[in-house]
Amino acid sequence: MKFEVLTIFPEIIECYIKHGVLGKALNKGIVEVKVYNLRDFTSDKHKKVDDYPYGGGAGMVMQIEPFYNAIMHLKADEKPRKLVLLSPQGRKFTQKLAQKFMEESKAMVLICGRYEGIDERVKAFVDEEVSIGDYVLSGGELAALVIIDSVVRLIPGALGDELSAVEDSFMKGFLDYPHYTRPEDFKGMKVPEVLLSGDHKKIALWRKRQALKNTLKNRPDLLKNLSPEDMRILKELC
Ligand SMILES: Nc1ncccc1[N+](=O)[O-]
Repeated sequence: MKFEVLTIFPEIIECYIKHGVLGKALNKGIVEVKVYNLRDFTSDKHKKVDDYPYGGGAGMVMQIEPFYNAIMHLKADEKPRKLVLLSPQGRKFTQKLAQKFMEESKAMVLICGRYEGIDERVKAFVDEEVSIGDYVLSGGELAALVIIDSVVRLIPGALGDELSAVEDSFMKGFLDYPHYTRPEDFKGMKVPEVLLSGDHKKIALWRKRQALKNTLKNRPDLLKNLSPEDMRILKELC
């Protein structure tokens, strides 16, 4: 899978992608990330990317021309790609959307705005507008990294088997269960007995109950399409 990122701060993206899961996936050749500096697609000597808003108002707006030039440059190879604009006005990014992007797109262009926003006409050249949350970031770069990280984790072979369970729980519609490791007793804070029992059936049930309990407490909005078994467990918790 290939990600092409349009930004005026390429170093934000380049720095992050060298580490962790993404670094391994890059080394394995499972994913490719190319970062393009929008300033390289300007036509003036000052490499200007923004200007004052028509109609007045605070701050600056990013101009359409660098985005247009960069998108046309990428499209010159006529390969299919999904163009995604990161913005607080976009549709909410979820684990399910990450799964959809991984399954449907061989290549994604992640378009990062800065300042008070970007010229509305840029949207004529994108496929989707996506938001990672209801808050305003200084730019789309962090959102682009969130999308890259969460999509790459879903690519077969990108992770060891042990980590895929985390995605599964979100995909099934509830939060993850609690995790513990050594020491067994830390200043009197003990690991739950059941996890030391070796009884995998009991452990699985305990984990499911804890996941549903956490979800009921912090994210009841996720509890929609539960299986009859999960519904039974949830009813016991209420
Ligand atoms: N929330 C955001 N704020 C600024 C830019 C992009 C954003 N987002 O969620 O994609």
